[in-house]
Amino acid sequence: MTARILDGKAFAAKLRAQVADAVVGLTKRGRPAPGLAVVLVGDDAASQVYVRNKVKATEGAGMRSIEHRLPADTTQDALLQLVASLNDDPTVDGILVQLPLPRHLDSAPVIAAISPAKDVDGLTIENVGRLAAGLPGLVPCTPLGCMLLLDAALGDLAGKRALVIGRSALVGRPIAQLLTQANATVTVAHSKTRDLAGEARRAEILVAAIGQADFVRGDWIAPGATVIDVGINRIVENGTARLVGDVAYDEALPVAGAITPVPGGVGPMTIACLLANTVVAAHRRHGDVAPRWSLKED
Ligand SMILES: Nc1nc(=O)c2c([nH]1)NC[C@@H]1CN(c3ccc(C(=O)N[C@@H](CCC(=O)O)C(=O)O)cc3)C=[N+]21
Repeated sequence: MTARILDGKAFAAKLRAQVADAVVGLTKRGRPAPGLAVVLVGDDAASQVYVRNKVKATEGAGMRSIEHRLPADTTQDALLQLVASLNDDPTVDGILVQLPLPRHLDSAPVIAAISPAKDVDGLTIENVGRLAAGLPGLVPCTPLGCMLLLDAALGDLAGKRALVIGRSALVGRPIAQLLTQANATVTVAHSKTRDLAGEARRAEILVAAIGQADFVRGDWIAPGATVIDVGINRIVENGTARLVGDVAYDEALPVAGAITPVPGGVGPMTIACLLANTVVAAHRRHGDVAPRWSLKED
């Protein structure tokens, strides 16, 4: 047996097409094209690449991209002022502050300053609380992308045993919330978990969000399990750099039922979900009913 490869690039293209349709729908009703503001502080090379990809995808979906590149020595006050001005800007529907920030800046107050209605990363306390309470809000992009992939791969998740490895605020925790909401039976594992391999072997759905290359081995995976690899790790092998996930992909492939590759899995979905969240935020701001996304075969 060999796993079905969940082609995140193709699924992301499908989602971006749905987003573009929704943008057309908005403009037909006389609404402005949704605007996404991305704030990048400093000159981290990897962040530059993400931001460039985001800008391209945003414009490709018929939306407006607003880019703010600030020098590495930007002050906390200047950043807070920029966020305040984006909150007040009626042409801005979504605000993303690229993380991590340079070390001299404190991200918590910056995130707290983002208007929850424009918080397309779903990181404000308001949106975190809404997700925990099962209320409508804005959901972090990577978790949303994982759920859309799982929905496309498996359909109904009710009663399925899911293991999430990792409990970060941006990924692990919100994925666990969403899986719980979808009626899966959810376990959250982390660095203190005993017998992680044993936990993994029981899982019909395995979400790896650890941040360590090839951490999950092939013999940890239950035959036929659906594996979502959230990790994006840059490794250097024989002098050449490449991206690998948190799952030992070649080992997992003959065991799993379905698996996301890295690159080309969750990463492209994250960016497509950022656009999707911006369109949802725009609909709500205008009092329109927000679209629902589905990547299931029709
Ligand atoms: N506030 C905030 N929200 C984020 O969502 C956020 C962030 N800050 N800071 C940085 C990380 C990283 N991130 C990625 C998104 C897509 C790819 C992606 O599409 N990767 C491609 C590979 C790209 C390449 O080749 O370098 C792939 O997996 O196929 C990667 C990384 C979002 N992040």
